Amino acid sequence: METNYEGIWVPIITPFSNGQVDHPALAKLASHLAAGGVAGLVVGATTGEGALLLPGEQEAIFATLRQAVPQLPLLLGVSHASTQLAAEQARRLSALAPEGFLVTPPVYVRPSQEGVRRHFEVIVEAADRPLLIYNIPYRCGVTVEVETIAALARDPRIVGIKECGGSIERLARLIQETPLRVFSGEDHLNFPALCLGGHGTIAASAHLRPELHVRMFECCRQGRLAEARDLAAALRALVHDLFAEPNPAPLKSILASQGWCANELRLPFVPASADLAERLLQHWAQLPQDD
Ligand SMILES: O=C(O)C1=N[C@H](C(=O)O)C[C@H](O)C1
Repeated sequence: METNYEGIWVPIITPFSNGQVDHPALAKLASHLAAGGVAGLVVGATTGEGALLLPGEQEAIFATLRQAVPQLPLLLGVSHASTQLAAEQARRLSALAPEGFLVTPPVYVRPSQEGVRRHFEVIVEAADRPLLIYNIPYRCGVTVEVETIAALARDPRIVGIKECGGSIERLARLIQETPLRVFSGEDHLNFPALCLGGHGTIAASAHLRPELHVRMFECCRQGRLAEARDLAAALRALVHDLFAEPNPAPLKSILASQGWCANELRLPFVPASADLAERLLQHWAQLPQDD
């Protein structure tokens, strides 16, 4: 499969039913996202509750998605405190032939930038497949600095970054100073990131009305900025409230209300509050209707 690392990618949720992965719901949701024009899926990242999956579940989810949406490239999330365990996970998952990996820096242990760089070097060697760096300091406790990213980008297997640093300045530097495909992972910064020349987004919010996100991406690409800005404005309140409580709880509540999955998360995630769930439905009802 020829993979263009660009466009709107979705870090797909993991639907659960009575504690087990709900594979039929997963396949149905993935087909719906594909029909909405998304460019690819990420399996077992933050939104997919990747940190909470049990041994073998990420592989099973991958198999279901490969069968349901064979036309879509799939990235696998990898995240550990230990370089050794992350590399073992990447080596094992590599046998599934994913189009790539989305890898966080080591979580919790807060190493130096040299330690962060060596973590990615060991993992890309083990995976020997395209790798995107997942910079998400508020979840990992460590930032991958731009200089570290530029050094890693010398390896041709390191193809991109999903940036959740929350800074326009950093997004601009990554786009201008590295050869990487730069994806916005901060949903409220997706539009500015695309205006700066970002290559796409990996956005939990694109589960909902994916075609609006795809249209916003295409408008930015084609220089139809007024139209893109209107779409970003229409999505703003919903995107904001999807992160008013820890992702993916708000997202699962709205997906559940539409019948895509049960409103079930794995602890320590808990379902969204009733107030927020109600607000999300109001935002949803105000999205632009289909043409
Ligand atoms: O799972 C992801 O990938 C994303 N995670 C972010 C988070 O919740 O930390 C949000 C982003 O939309 C995608």
